[in-house]
Amino acid sequence: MRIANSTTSTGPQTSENADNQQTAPVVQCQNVTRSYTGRGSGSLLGRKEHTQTVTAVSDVSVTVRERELVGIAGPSGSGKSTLLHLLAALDVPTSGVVTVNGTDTSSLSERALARMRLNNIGIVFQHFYLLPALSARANVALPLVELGLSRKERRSRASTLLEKVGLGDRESHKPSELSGGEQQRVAIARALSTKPKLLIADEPTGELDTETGASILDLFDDLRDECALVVASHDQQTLDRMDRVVRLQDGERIDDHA
Ligand SMILES: Nc1ncnc2c1ncn2[C@@H]1O[C@H](COP(=O)(O)OP(=O)(O)OP(=O)(O)O)[C@@H](O)[C@H]1O
Repeated sequence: MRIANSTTSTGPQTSENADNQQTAPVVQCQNVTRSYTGRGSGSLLGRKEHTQTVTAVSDVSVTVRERELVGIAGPSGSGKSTLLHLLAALDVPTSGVVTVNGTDTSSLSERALARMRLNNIGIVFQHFYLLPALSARANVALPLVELGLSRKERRSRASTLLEKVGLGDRESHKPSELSGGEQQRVAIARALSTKPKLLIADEPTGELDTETGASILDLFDDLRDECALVVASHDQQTLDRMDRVVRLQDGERIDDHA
């Protein structure tokens, strides 16, 4: 994070470069900055107030291509979640351009952004966010209601996905009847239900023991043919399994990507 007391700062405009150039880009950030502007106290006595700008991500460029597994690493507060939200089209940049499947996210209305997420992106949050009253299968099928699939199609796709993540025999279990690793698998199956081109996961192994975490990472490897994957993590075991790692510090990209 960088804090500035005016809203004029942006980093130098550099171009993106040598990330894997073999396959088509799924999501691309070009010189992206995300700042938050709020009120800060301006004097020691706090009598004056002035505008304070926190730059969470500064002039970052990243391209994620089909079949890639990309990690995002950095200390707490370095901008990982902010970058993940930009890549997931949950947020738009203050400056720079994020394109998902070739479309500039800043050019879309909220409604169009939601549709773009539904059509292109699966998101797995650290705390799963499964609906407790619903079975595993109903949780996985939920996004498909918005896609307009029939009940039969929804059930069938959800069952197939639960089978795929190794939970074919747990379909009717509620989240509270599943272990942490099983809940994470349900969350991954749900994120995959819309057949996304990009799967985004925030600390996907953060709440899991080493062995369960490793099985989730095996699953990500198996999904490579279906979608690109971006994972923000502090966990070295997770980062070691990625094709490459984007490293952030104070909102800036510090790995050698030129
Ligand atoms: N909505 C917001 N308003 C103001 N500042 C914010 C906002 N969101 C994030 N920040 C600031 O931006 C910086 C980067 O935050 P971010 O959550 O992206 O970091 P992180 O690397 O994901 O951290 P952690 O590993 O602790 O989750 C932090 O200093 C944070 O306080």
